[in-house]
Amino acid sequence: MHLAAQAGVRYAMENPGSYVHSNIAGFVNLLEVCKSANPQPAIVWASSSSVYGLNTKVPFSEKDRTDQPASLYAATKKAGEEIAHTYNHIYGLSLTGLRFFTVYGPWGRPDMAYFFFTRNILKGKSIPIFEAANHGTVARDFTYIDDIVKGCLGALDTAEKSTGSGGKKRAPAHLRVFNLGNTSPVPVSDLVSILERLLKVTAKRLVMKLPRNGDVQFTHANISSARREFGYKPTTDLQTGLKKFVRWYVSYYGSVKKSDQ
Ligand SMILES: O=C(O)[C@H]1O[C@H](OP(=O)(O)OP(=O)(O)OC[C@H]2O[C@@H](n3ccc(=O)[nH]c3=O)[C@H](O)[C@@H]2O)[C@H](O)[C@@H](O)[C@H]1O
Repeated sequence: MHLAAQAGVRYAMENPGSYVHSNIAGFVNLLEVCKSANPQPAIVWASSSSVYGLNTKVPFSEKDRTDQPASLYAATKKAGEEIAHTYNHIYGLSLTGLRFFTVYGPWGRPDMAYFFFTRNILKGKSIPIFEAANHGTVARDFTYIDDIVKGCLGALDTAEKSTGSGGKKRAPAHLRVFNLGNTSPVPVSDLVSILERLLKVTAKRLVMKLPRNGDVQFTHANISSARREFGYKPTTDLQTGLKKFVRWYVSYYGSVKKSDQ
């Protein structure tokens, strides 16, 4: 299971090299080691919903086009999918890419909106909420970590063995890609309302135009492929998942003051 990456859509504008280093060069390094291993492992790795980019057909299906990435992050994840194809084709490596949809929950990434919104609401700081042109809603198919873990296990359990040995392909091997989302997009402003209720604090909302830095307006996963292949079925709605996140956040940081750290 390969989950290491430079994640984050907006940070790619600040540090593009780190995306190339981790998501392309790092992935190739890993595949080079795997292709020569004996036996070769089967690999399940993290792609991203961001590969759908400017695709407007919803919900996003694995068959939809992914040739219009809106950020360098998305472009490096899409590159990873093409690189996976090459190593599968030449060396017989079994490869499964999982397109994660805005994963959240306890022990999550502090750079993600739900996480720093929580921190800023508790500190009384304002939070920037993006909206699209003509006051258009920005929404995400937020997916709870426990559902993602179940999806990862399903992908691992159903991955067929790699077929190569000694760096040579012996037979065709698995090459798969699955959406792992929640299938119910929620507007970012609703996410903030849920946090306000859970934290019992009114947020200082700063509504601003969606910056032109790689964000897309909307994500929505079609998960029928993962459901068919390994019974993937998310069960946590945003309200329930954020409740668990907030409980963790408060117990981890202890107090508002400590959350400054
Ligand atoms: O599914 C993915 O493939 C990606 O999911 C995640 O990207 P995003 O969906 O962009 O999550 P995140 O930054 O939490 O912003 C959430 C929402 O808040 C909005 N947002 C964000 C920041 C802000 O200041 N204001 C705001 O409204 C913003 O417009 C957005 O609508 C992962 O970070 C990424 O690594 C990748 O895995």
